[in-house]
Amino acid sequence: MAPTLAEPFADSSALTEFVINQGNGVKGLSEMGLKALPKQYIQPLEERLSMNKILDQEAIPIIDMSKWEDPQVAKSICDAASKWGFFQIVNHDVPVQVLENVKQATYRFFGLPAEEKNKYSKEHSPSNSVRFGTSFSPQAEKALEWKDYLSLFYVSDEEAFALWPPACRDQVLDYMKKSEVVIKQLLQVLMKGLNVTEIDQTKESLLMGSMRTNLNYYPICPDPELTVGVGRHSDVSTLTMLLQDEIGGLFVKGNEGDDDNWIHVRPIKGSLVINVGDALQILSNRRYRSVEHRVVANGSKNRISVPIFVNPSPSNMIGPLPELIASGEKPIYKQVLYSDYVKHFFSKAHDGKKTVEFAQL
Ligand SMILES: COc1cc(/C=C/C(=O)SCCNC(=O)CCNC(=O)[C@H](O)C(C)(C)COP(=O)(O)OP(=O)(O)OC[C@H]2O[C@@H](n3cnc4c(N)ncnc43)[C@H](O)[C@@H]2OP(=O)(O)O)ccc1O
Ligand SMILES: O=C(O)CCC(=O)C(=O)O
Ligand SMILES: [Fe+2]
Repeated sequence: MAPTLAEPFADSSALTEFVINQGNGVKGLSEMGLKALPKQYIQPLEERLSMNKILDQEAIPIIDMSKWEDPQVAKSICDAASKWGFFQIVNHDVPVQVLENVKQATYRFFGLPAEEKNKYSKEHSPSNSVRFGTSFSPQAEKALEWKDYLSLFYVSDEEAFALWPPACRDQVLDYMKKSEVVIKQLLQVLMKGLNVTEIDQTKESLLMGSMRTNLNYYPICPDPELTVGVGRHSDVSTLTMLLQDEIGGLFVKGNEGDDDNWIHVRPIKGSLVINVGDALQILSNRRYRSVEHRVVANGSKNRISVPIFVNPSPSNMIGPLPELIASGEKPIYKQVLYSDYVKHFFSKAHDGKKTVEFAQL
């Protein structure tokens, strides 16, 4: 039976049934026209972003990629990855039309009826490579997050044609393939910054042996101050390339000591946001830093974003690169199996940079 507006989700099992089991997601909740946020989404005070923690005058670096081989540009990329862990790129080689197409495809997928989207949920999906879900890790979270997502792990074109939703498949594949060129440019520069000049097959597998693209949908929220779109976390990728729309709402932790200050990632048309993930922090022995970020909920507009997580292969062991250790650096991390690292990340609620402790010596 459909929940009523008067007493929509007094007990949690009704909410779980509607949002998770029936595949309505938070988009379904938003479209019911709820006047108040269900209690399951109310985050503890310390997890909400208050205005006094926002640094209005700061911005993450914006880097023009048209001359990416220029030593000055290369230096800006390496400096940004060391100091901020985040930067935006403009004049890159991913065509604007490819970005527009993937945004439209995201709206098309989330616009499907719940029964259609639910065919890709953890319970119903024909493969672990395709997963429609909501929040981050609902079983592990004390308070849920106001976000639905579709996660697509790339294995091969054949598998994608057979298993990915036709509503977005071709556009995501195109976005992934066009982005690969830019990802390789960035990784080449970042490796050179560590005095690693050759990216052989083993290195390529470590740096970009697997890719996962998520389509994120953050619907209008009845009480955005009480909840989060995505809680504080760092990505477990090598690098993440994120396409966001014009709405805004992504915040990155400032780089001034331990202060709890946050910087808005201002949407710039045609730009892509790049961030260092935990895998690159570990491989670079913390020369490059994965930085905490979070997304706020919005009371008046739907928002989408499309991150491509560029990762090691699940079967790779990751640890500080041998070149760094050979040059005399003391290793900060041990060798861990990358798929164990990712499983550890998915088994806990978002908790800032806690995941990296899994690899700490
Ligand atoms: C969703 O909201 C998010 C997501 C993020 C993501 C940030 C990233 O950096 S994603 C990049 C992660 N790297 C990779 O995917 C590459 C390596 N992949 C692997 O090693 C494997 O594919 C695997 C992810 C470990 C899954 O292996 P598999 O053998 O299929 O294991 P399972 O038993 O199916 O899954 C283990 C555990 O993880 C949960 N899970 C799996 N995939 C996802 C997914 N795409 N999204 C969410 N959760 C996932 C799965 O439910 C299992 O948990 P159980 O409780 O069911 O045991 C950042 C911020 C966000 O808000
Ligand atoms: O939606 C965004 O802007 C960021 C999402 C994010 O951090 C993630 O999916 O890992
Ligand atoms: Fe993230």
